[in-house]
Amino acid sequence: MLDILYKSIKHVCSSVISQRPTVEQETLQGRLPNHVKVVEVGPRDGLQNEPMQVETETKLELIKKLSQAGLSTIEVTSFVSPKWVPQMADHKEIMENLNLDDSISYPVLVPNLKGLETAVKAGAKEIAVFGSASESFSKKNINCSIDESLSRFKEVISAALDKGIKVRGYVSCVCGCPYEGYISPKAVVHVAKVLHESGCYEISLGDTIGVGTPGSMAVMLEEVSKVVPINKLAVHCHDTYGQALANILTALQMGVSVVDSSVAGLGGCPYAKGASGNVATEDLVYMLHGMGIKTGINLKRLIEAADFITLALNKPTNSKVGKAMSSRSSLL
Ligand SMILES: CC(C)(COP(=O)([O-])OP(=O)([O-])OC[C@H]1O[C@@H](n2cnc3c(N)ncnc32)[C@H](O)[C@@H]1OP(=O)([O-])[O-])[C@@H](O)C(=O)NCCC(=O)NCCSC(=O)C[C@@](C)(O)CC(=O)[O-]
Repeated sequence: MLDILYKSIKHVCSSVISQRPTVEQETLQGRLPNHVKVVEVGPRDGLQNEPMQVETETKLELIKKLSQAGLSTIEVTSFVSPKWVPQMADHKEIMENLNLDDSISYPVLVPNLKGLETAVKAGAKEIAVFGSASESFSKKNINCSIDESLSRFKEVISAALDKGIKVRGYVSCVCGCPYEGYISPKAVVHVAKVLHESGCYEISLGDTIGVGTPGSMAVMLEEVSKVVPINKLAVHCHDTYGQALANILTALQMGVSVVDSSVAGLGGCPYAKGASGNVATEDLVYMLHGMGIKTGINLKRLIEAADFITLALNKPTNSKVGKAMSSRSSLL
């Protein structure tokens, strides 16, 4: 009985996705991008907060499954101190054993020159530096002030660019901070501007604790897009308050076309207690495809990747779409 119900829900969902857009949808699409680049952060942001050490083999298999699902950018690990984030201590093994595909970018997080050196030796071709719009979060996360971090990042970015390594920049706490609460868009503007001027090709704006709403997201984006072109901005929405998809839609309507997400909605930041995972990649892809926006991602294979990692972690998915469509849903 459950099986029949599950099959008919799946049938309805795929026929809804494949329906031609209505006139209203076409009008809406006029203001939306035709294609969205999805940056999969599951193997890094998704797993960094897991209390039990995840096997390196499991991480590599997850990355392989995400590649097979059509993700073109997969953030695979971080070259941070293993004392600070033990889960990422196998960064070298991850980089060295990746089944590289030339059409896929595999960025890694790097906080300083030491991290850059190790990442490059291990074969990284793209890195991401990560700053914060909140002074307190900067101190907790990377043990230095915002100004100190920005001058450190300038050195890292310059050294990376000299080696032909692409650099992405993150700004955390763009809609609020776990220690300070409200964060002014001006603080976000400052960090985003410096990272962009220092050579980051893209700035990902992180709602680290998922407190943003379409209202605060729009105000913040409006200000940041005055100093960094909107086509150089990405959004990185955690879903703690259930606002992630609404915030992403707001960003898309304002011209953003790069969105970070995490398979099965895994994750959280070790330095932002209580913050849940990123928006689930499955939920994001379902929404985008439903609006006629292309991603190059195969939702069925993505759900297989989500099933694989949730089974390995022995936890349910955080994705609504995953719950509705997963073959594991009838088992949970
Ligand atoms: C930045 C540091 C290293 C400063 O940490 P520190 O303690 O101030 O650094 P230090 O220079 O004094 O070094 C202390 C020790 O760390 C070592 N060390 C130093 N650097 C490295 C390195 N790169 N790789 C490996 N080891 C390193 C260094 O060698 C030394 O080792 P010891 O002599 O004690 O044996 C530390 O605070 C750190 O690693 N922080 C990382 C925190 C982190 O990874 N947070 C999560 C990612 S951010 C995030 O999730 C938000 C985001 C991006 O997703 C967006 C959003 O949602 O908002």
